[in-house]
Amino acid sequence: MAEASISTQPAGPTGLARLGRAVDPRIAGMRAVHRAVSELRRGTPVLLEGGGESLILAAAETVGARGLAELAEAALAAPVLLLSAPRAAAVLSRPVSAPPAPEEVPVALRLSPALLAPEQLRRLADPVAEQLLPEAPQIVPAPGFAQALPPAAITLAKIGRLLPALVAAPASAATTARLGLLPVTVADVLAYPVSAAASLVRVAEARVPLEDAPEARIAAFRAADGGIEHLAILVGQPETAEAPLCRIHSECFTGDLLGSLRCDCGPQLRGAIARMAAEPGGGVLLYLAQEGRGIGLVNKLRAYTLQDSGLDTLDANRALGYGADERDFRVAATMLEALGIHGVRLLTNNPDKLAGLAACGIRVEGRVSHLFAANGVNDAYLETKKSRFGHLMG
Ligand SMILES: Nc1nc2c(ncn2[C@@H]2O[C@H](COP(=O)(O)OP(=O)(O)OP(=O)(O)O)[C@@H](O)[C@H]2O)c(=O)[nH]1
Ligand SMILES: [Zn+2]
Repeated sequence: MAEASISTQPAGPTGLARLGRAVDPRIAGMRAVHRAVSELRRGTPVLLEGGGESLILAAAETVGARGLAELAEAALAAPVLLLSAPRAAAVLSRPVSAPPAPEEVPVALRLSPALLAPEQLRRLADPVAEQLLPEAPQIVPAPGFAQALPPAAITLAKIGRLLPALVAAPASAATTARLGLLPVTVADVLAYPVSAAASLVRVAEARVPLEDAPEARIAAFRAADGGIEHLAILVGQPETAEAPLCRIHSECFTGDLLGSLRCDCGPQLRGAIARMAAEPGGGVLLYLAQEGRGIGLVNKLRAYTLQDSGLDTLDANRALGYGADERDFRVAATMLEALGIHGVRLLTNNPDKLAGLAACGIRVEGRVSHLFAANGVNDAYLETKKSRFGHLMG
């Protein structure tokens, strides 16, 4: 009961102070981000605050007439569309060069009244839904936006696994509060990935005998934001080994569950478990809720459509406005520490996983190659992993 009343309080210490409890500001910040993301996902605007300025934001992919009306009511200036530079360049059919924009600085496009409509916004945000636009929007710089605001807005959309495209306008906190729109700060958005990883708690564990590993257990980890759980599949007794075999496996609904031939995830998942079962020390497979290298299943399906029209897996991510790989392996390090595993031999071909884990203080005592033969469908995908992601092929 107390917890329910806490979670309906606005971000900040007031409500909790009334209950006589100390608030961990990090948890309050995560809650604010999680709520803001949920609002964006259902088409409701939120207020992003930082550097003494405020922006009202709505996700181009989900906003409808009502959200746009709320945004217009709170806006203090004409709304713009914030897009990542690669997506903006594609929308304009020319490179984004004026003003010079480093690749990761979002670009603001002026939105004429005709473009400020849900259907047009979706087309501008989504290269797959893109049709011939009725007019080419003009590029405008984003005067008046504190520098940290546009990148944090894009990060917020990415946390929500939404296309990183947002309608944005300077707004007053008073009006957005009157409209009941949620505030979130730049600092909380930027702290979110670290806070979420650090807050993981082991919430359940059960013995689950597997076809390839009869001695297996699954332990579930949940972050304080209430997001999707990450899982550890423990084969044998890896906790007692000095440096057990370990696989960090990012969720792949299509490959892991359906046996999709587009990638190598299914064979890698089953292969890792079988290999751990054959090891005297067993092993641990971390099954991370990072579908599509962190862009989510919906965006991965969009990326597949783009790949069918000629882009490779890396450029398809970029065309959607995402980075090549949006994953953060801090989650894996926290889980290993919680399991009492401080050193591993990593089953991977991906050098970023080795570096990422080591940077978080886990002793990486070696790499064990985890290659599976191409299947006639995933050949180009595997080749791209080697040539563009630097995957080790031996
Ligand atoms: N965005 C995107 N994600 C993909 C694509 N194909 C597979 N994935 C995702 O990539 C992730 C696969 O990651 P991992 O199995 O950890 O593999 P990896 O980074 O290639 O590294 P190792 O397998 O350890 O060598 C899963 O989340 C898949 O859903 C694709 O074409 N686009
Ligand atoms: Zn896959």
